[in-house]
Amino acid sequence: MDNVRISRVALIGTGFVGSSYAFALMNQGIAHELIMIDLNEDKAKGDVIDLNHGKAFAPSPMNIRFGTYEDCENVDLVVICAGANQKPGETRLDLVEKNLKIFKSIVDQVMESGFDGIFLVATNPVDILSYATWKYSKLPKERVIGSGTILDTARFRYSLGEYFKIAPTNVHAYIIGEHGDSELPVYSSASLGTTHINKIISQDNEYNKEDLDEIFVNVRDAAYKIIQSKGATYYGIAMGLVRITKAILTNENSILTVSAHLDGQYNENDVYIGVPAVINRGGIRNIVELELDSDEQEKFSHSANVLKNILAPHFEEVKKSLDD
Ligand SMILES: NC(=O)C1=CN([C@@H]2O[C@H](COP(=O)(O)OP(=O)(O)OC[C@H]3O[C@@H](n4cnc5c(N)ncnc54)[C@H](O)[C@@H]3O)[C@@H](O)[C@H]2O)C=CC1
Ligand SMILES: CC(=O)C(=O)O
Repeated sequence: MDNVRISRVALIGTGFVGSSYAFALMNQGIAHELIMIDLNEDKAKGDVIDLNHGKAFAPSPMNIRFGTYEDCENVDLVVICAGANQKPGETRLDLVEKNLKIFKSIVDQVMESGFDGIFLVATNPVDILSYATWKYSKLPKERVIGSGTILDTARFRYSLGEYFKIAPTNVHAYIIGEHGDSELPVYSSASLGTTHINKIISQDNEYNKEDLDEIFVNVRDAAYKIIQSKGATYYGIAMGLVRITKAILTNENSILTVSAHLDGQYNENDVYIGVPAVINRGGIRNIVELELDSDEQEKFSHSANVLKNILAPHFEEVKKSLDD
């Protein structure tokens, strides 16, 4: 008797990011079914055919098909990558008006299907749209997750790994805050294996704080460079979204930096923002509270305020929390 739980994912938005996610998901053999939905039906249908042609070489069978919002009723996870992306010179926050409108229509249609699973949001500005998805869907906050700073953290771990000549898998360091210009690195708890990075810097002349500052700036501004050179970024975020998908569908209890709703944690309230959180089959099990130093705490609060000021004109509750 096969008692394997069937896992179904619906992907909304099969552009650069969405189709890269589908490809990475198929290659990692994590889900049993992937339903692809897009306003541009031809694009989604073409992707389904193309992906299916690679199935003979996939590690395990995944049913991939075109779908509509009605198909969201029985899925475990809805991943949203739909909406406008940045043009060269635009910030993520510049996309807010356009993508909020698109999200109202998408989330309403998903909820009308009877969906009762987990949302994973990638569209930018991801912290704002995760908050909007939570409000529009009325699902518990644990079941609305934004990709947050998972990509920034991956870029950071890769760059630190190159600098210290250590595999990124052994670099333990987070980027937190807005997925955007006000994000910050958390050096106070960063380590290579179990050795604190600040200790390495103070003991080894080969490494210094100025280089670390430069590494962070390059991480923060990486998307601008990539967009300038090839128009969009998609492989890194696709891997990050699949990582979160795996943590959810296989009930991992893994710590990943995602956009989560803060409620009294880190001295901030009523905002979705990038923080480390334990992810499992229920979504966000809990947020991991970091012991930030005073400089990090100040930068984190600033980042939360940047997001709240963008949210406030659209969401009454946030407006009130700013007035208090
Ligand atoms: N969170 C992160 O770390 C990252 C987020 N992004 C964001 O992901 C989003 C998607 O980027 P790309 O894939 O490059 O854009 P894209 O333009 O290639 O794809 C967007 C897709 O959304 C579809 N779409 C638009 N409105 C829709 C609607 N109402 N219903 C269903 N589908 C709709 C379009 O037809 C298109 O296929 C952007 O907001 C981008 O900024 C991109 C990279 C990293
Ligand atoms: C586009 C974007 O958000 C990124 O690559 O970080």
